[in-house]
Amino acid sequence: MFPDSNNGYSYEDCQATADWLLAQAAVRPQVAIVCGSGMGGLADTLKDQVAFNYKDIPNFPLSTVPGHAGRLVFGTLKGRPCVCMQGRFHLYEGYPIQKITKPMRIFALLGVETVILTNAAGGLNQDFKVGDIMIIKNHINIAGFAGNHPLAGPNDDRFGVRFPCMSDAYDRDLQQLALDVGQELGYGDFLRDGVYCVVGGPSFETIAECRMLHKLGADAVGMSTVHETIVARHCGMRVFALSLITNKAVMEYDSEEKANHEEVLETSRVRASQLETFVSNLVSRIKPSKLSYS
Ligand SMILES: O=P(O)(O)O[C@@H]1C[C@H](O)[C@@H](CO)O1
Ligand code: HPA
Repeated sequence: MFPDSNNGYSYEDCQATADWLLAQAAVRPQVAIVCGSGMGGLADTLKDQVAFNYKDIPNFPLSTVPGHAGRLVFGTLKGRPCVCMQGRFHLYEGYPIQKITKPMRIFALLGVETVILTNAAGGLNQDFKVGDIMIIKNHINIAGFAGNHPLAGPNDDRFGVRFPCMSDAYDRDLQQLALDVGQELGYGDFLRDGVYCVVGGPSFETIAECRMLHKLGADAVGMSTVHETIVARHCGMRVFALSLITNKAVMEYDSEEKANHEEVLETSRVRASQLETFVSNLVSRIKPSKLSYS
């Protein structure tokens, strides 16, 4: 029924890659961080780094997008053992959906408890400004409605259940903690929360599509994160995710504005150091045990 859906993504395949990494790196990460477009500088803030190019990791995909370096970095962030993806994979790169999410399963097998996902996104909410940081409180998985879903195919119960619940996809305690951390840092003026909608890309959305997504309840639109969240939750990790609003989605037919990747990377560059401070302070406040916070 699902002829090729387990090729290279089985439990044993993920375990083999995890074992390889565990043999190379002394750090045993509790937190995994995925860097969005232009946000790879987050990985550079890790101390005592051991880094691997994706091309050297057995059965790991390769990054093909500008602003996604393609390195897996182990190290500590404010003393907390972490692993950081300096570059993620997107559906539009042509990878099967199971491949772009495979790192989440590898992280679970490394012992990671919490995943922090970051992304660049277009702002649909008219109150949002370029440069805002949106804490993701929920998502809309349009492709998933049509069956393009990272958990389609045979289910391996060693990862998780066949029908995982997604009403608690984004950990509420971590959202509150992030709000507190943001306020303490004085980021309140550009800290928001909202709903992220994933689209396939790589073309940016039409004006009609942006209007539709906004009407459906999305505050921001992007091309990643949701698939990773679903797989991370399926295998029992907590998820915190944020969008950097790198551009305003074009919603008016007489607008001359055009979404483009250069603007995305430029906004990421401008907010880079604040994002790094935000994420590292957040990580420092996540206690190793699954249930407690400082
Ligand atoms: O990896 P993220 O979601 O940050 O990347 C976004 C979506 C596209 O890959 C790219 C468009 O500029 O940025
Ligand atoms: O406007 C956007 N649309 C989709 N993905 C994006 N990633 C950054 N900005 C956007």
